[in-house]
Amino acid sequence: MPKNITHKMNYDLNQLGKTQEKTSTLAGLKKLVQLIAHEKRTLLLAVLAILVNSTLNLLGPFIVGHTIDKYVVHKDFTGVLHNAILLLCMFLAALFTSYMQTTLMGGVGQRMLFALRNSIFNKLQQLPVDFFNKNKAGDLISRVNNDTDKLNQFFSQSLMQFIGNIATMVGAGIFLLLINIELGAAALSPAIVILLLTLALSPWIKKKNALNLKSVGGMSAEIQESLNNFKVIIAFNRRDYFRKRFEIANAQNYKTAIGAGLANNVFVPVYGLFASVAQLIVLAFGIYLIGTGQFSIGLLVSYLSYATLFYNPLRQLAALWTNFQLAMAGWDRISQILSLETNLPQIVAGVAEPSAALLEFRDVHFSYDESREILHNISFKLEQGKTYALVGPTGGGKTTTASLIARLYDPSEGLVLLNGKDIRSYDPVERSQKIGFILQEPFLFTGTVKDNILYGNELYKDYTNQQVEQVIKDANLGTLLAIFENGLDTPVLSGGDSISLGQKQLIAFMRAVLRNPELLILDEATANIDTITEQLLSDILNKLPKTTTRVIIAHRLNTIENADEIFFVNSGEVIRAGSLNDAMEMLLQGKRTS
Ligand SMILES: Nc1ncnc2c1ncn2[C@@H]1O[C@H](COP(=O)(O)OP(=O)(O)OP(=O)(O)O)[C@@H](O)[C@H]1O
Repeated sequence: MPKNITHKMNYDLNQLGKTQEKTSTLAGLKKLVQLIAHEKRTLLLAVLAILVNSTLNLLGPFIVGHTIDKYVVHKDFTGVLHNAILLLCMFLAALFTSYMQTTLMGGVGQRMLFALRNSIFNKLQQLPVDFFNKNKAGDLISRVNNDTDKLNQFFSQSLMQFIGNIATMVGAGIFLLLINIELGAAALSPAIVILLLTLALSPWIKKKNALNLKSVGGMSAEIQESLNNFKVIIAFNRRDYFRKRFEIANAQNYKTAIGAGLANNVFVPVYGLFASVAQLIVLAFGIYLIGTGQFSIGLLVSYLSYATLFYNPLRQLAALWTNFQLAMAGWDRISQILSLETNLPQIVAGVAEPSAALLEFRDVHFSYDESREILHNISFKLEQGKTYALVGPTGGGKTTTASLIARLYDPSEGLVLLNGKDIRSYDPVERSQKIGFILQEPFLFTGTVKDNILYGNELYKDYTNQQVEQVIKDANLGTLLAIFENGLDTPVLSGGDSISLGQKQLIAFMRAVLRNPELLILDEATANIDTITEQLLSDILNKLPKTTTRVIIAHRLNTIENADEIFFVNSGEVIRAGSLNDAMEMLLQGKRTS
């Protein structure tokens, strides 16, 4: 049989960020615009509004110049009044178009934000445990919240201003060149220097912004870690340690924020300077042209306004460029998540082997990372209806073995078969129905005991309390439910301590048993439960349907007395221990016997 080797996927986002190829500005812009490309109608309307706005702004100076030369010089005040009213109407229309594009693009930005956050969250839901092992929740939260908002700001504020400013600049540039080509060329020459400077410095600006976003993510991760572990921090009086760590993360953020701020604003004064230089050129050259009779005062006034209309947007473009770089840096961090695929895909089902075993490990090797193999060439079979125990020293590989049984990970090499079929060919819903896993640290959601017991249970999800209580009684779980003061309505807080760890394990136990799995794995599921309740659990386990296979991981050997078979798991090997005494002997010796 060919060896079945799974290639590991790198899920460490920070490492991915380092190796990621640099995207060019144009490619980046294309990618960003694709995010809103489906809103063609709104975008078209917004572009139209902004173009009308720019045209109206561009016509203003022309009318002013014309009014001076035609009416002011000849003291025709009716003409001045007419043009003044015309200008007022134009400015009002410009105000309306500007308002329209802001509203339209605000909507586009918010819708994009909504859709993007949904897709990131959906992607996070699809990714395997390995991904969450390698990335800190705080950093992920920062990507979902903070980085997406950078994109929203770009779309709702900057993109249309960008287009409007470019249109105004192009229009003003054309007017400047049309009125007098030499004066126009002189007035525009400082702009070329600025553009070249901007292009040359933009990779540096993007890098500074990316560093800043990364440190915001790092700080968020730091906060999350200390909030998660606040009890340990207080118990061990390690407040200083965490305060220091936070100070370092905060200082890093401060440093990168200053760097980004400098990069983002370095252009602002330069733009101002160049705009003033252009005005000076126009003024000096224009006065000279008036002196030689080639220019009128009205034209010079228009000309100065066009020069302002050209340089003001250019100055704003500096700020918009920054927003764009920020959005690109944010998008890079978001697309790192979106480009990931689960390394646990469903494969096409082969023909099931006729097998007596419910589950089989065949030549399984496994490693969490390249550095160390945790399971070496493991083969065993679990038969239907039997009880198996996994025992062994701490860190021996019991939880890892159980995680592979439940397909939280795939073997690096070898096969896991469920009912004679590659476990990878099962639909996740079907697999999770067949295999119940009570984790070492049960995770509960904020809600009630009932919400938590019925989590992921389609069968009873619409049942009333009474019906659920009956189902619980029928499954011999009534005595466990009685332990909770307010029964099914007892409140549960996910992170807090409204209930004890033992009680959490009981809820996780009821949750798993009610799903009626074919294979039930209990990983240290009774470690925090008193002996009497433990006996209760043991009775319940014995009363499970005859066909249910049980895999029990336990340090306390009395909990596995009734096991049909005991496996000793140590140093990456899984060996049949024979009797309970043999297992005890192996544990005491801390080494394996064959
Ligand atoms: N997510 C992980 N990434 C890298 N190494 C891991 C990870 N989880 C476990 N390991 C390593 O794999 C080995 C086996 O761990 P495992 O949790 O399977 O042991 P165990 O027998 O269940 O221990 P315990 O009795 O303490 O629960 C240990 O050396 C551990 O350090």
